[in-house]
Amino acid sequence: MSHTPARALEHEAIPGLEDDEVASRVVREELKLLATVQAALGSEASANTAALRGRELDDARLLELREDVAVAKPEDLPALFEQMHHLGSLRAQRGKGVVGSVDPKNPYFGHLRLEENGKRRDILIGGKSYVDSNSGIKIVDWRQAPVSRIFYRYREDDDYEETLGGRPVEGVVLARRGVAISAGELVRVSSPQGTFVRGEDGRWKRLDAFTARLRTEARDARSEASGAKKLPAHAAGDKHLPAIASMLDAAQFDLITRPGAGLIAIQGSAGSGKTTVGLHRIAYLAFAEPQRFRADRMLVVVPHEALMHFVARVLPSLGVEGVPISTFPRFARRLLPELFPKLPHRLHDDTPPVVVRAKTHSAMLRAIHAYGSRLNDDLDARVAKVMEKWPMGEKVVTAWKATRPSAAPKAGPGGTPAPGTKEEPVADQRVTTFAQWLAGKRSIDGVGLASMLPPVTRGAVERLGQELRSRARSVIGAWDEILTSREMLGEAFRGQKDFGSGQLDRVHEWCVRQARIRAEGERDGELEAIDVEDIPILLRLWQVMRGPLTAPDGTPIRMAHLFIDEVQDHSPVELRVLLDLANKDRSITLAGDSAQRMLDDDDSRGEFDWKGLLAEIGMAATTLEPLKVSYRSTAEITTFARGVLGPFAHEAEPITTRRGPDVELFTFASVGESVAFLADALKQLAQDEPNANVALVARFPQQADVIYEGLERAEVPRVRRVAKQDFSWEPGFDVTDVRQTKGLEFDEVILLETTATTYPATSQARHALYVGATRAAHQLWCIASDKPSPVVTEALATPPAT
Ligand SMILES: Nc1ncnc2c1ncn2[C@@H]1O[C@H](COP(=O)(O)OP(=O)(O)OP(=O)(O)O)[C@@H](O)[C@H]1O
Repeated sequence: MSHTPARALEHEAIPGLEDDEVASRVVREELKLLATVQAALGSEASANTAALRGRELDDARLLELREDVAVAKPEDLPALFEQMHHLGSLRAQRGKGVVGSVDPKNPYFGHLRLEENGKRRDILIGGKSYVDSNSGIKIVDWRQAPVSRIFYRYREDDDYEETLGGRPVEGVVLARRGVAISAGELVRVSSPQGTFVRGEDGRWKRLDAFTARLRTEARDARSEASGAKKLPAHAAGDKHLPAIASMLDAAQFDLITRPGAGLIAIQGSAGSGKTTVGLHRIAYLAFAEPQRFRADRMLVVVPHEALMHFVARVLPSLGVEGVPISTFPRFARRLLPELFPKLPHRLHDDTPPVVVRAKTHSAMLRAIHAYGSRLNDDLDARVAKVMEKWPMGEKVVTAWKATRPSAAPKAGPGGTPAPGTKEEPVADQRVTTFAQWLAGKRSIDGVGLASMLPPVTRGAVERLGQELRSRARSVIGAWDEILTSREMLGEAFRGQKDFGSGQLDRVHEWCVRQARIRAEGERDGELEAIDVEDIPILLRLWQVMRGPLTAPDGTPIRMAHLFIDEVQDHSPVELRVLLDLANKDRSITLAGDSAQRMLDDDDSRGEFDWKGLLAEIGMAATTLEPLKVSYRSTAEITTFARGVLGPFAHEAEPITTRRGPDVELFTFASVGESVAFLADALKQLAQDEPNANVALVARFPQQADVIYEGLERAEVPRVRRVAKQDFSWEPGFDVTDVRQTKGLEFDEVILLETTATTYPATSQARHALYVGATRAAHQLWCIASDKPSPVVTEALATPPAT
């Protein structure tokens, strides 16, 4: 690293800024300051070497002394202790001069020039503290040093009053700048006078003002640009979907007005109006056939609570009141206590990821359906066995078999018809028919009523009836049996490339242990609990063995219409449970986007595909042409998002309706630096546009925590940490993680920590980044406190389609 002496910079022209006096002054001052710091750190580094060498010698001598003490005579001890004490304080003294771990290549990211009582002083803000009184340099740690508060809380020219180290101080902020130093070179200065960056060729330039500034867009301007009518007045300043019936395009209208019966699947890239279409379809059906599509006989299922509240406000604005809206977990947990009163209420919070993957895998749905078919076979075998001893038995067996018309099954997907569908009736219904005969409520042709059987046979048949009944109804028993049988699991997962036998062993082990704890009540302090992923499995088993789910008041749930949004995030088991809530007309709307499927990094399940899913769940659907117009986001954001997906991009390039500011990437050398930059930008926005509501979206919640704490310290007004989709939609800044934002939209989005480590070029990271980026309607920033993700830099290199 070569340093330019500070004095040499005094009058030097700054290449590229020759005609910009203000910029030259600011950049020159910062270059000079950096040169001074580097010179000090350089000489300090050699002093450090000497100090460290001295410490090593002290340490060796101290060790020797300790050994001497161990064998010394009592009268020699005081002198030895004295020497040890002396050496100890010498050593501590040497330590004080050590630079510590300030990185000379990136020593600080902020610069404050303060004036207190007529005296000026420069304070630098960095990741580590460093003080050198000879050269007057002071670097303070952004997280701890009280003085860093001034950097985060005040702006240039502000008067400040703070209590620092217990004493009140007051003064004026003469200069307040953010700087980026990369590999020892100053590459950017942000100041109230402008943002100046150094290009690869060493020349500086002033950035256009807006690129480093967040701007909101008047929402009405958006629809004007798309050539559509203005948004209705009630939508202005409101983050909720407006009633856009007057703007729907032909493809959307066609989907909305399809005949009520049958399942339709709406596909389309992010922001193409899938949710809008699904909700308008509900409104259309309610209007077209009010008797059949009564509000309380329809159900909307969305991925999380924020979207629930959002839909709850949109539907009434479309003229439909009272449609139940839920998430899968919310819906399922309401039913559970009635259906399974003995099931533990506690949910595990430490379910191993491999178990989560297995329980949400399509193979689990196969396992359940295979169980249902086998149960029917077993019941057949039992009835045949008991009846073979009895002369009229054959007729009973024939009658019993007729309760299962698919004894020679029509091959469904995967060769097995799913129990609960027309081909395979549920076991409990068959047993009920049998029980009715036993109870004398119906007769079997050629056999008559069961009361006509000889007493011995009747006893055997009654015992059989009880046995069949308990087997056909024991859903919890079936659930245990499937998950604790290594053989059944192996059979269901056979041929699954994304699931090895070692992984299956781990799943089996966990399930056996949990079943044991449930049987024993407690084991080694562990209490009985179920995995949240067990809930859909139990509900699907119920449907397969016992028929329709029942509401808490005991009535079977049979919906006239179902709208399931963000289908790609439901497991096949969950989806199948939901689909079987529909009545025989199966009037269902599914909406989803394969590019928005969120998987964990270690989940190698591969890409979501509609055809595969519909085959897996054993339903035929009308899949229509994907929606092609990207209404939510500007051309700049849409192009960037498409670039982010790379090889996973949608086949058709979305059509965009308007332009906006460029997507920007800001790179910093530390989190502290990025927080300082963000705090400035957000404070400015809060001042310019008090109604702005910006989402700051990290990939992982822990990253959101760090940034949130930094922004709070910096006293950014109305900054909120949203961890449970509890968006308030109030003006302010919501710091959150990408999972919370599914299906939502914000005018401005700042993607946090878009670094190479957080977003490597994997499919999981690409999908997560796509979801985050497409939440933005108007402006999108990417912030990286380290090497930026190649996914981002490559996507930025693509110019937007005009
Ligand atoms: N025909 C249209 N004209 C104008 N704006 C529209 C139209 N259709 C939808 N929009 C707007 O586009 C935005 C995105 O719509 P919506 O949320 O329904 O999309 P989506 O496909 O469900 O998105 P995601 O996949 O991200 O959940 C909304 O602001 C909506 O009001």
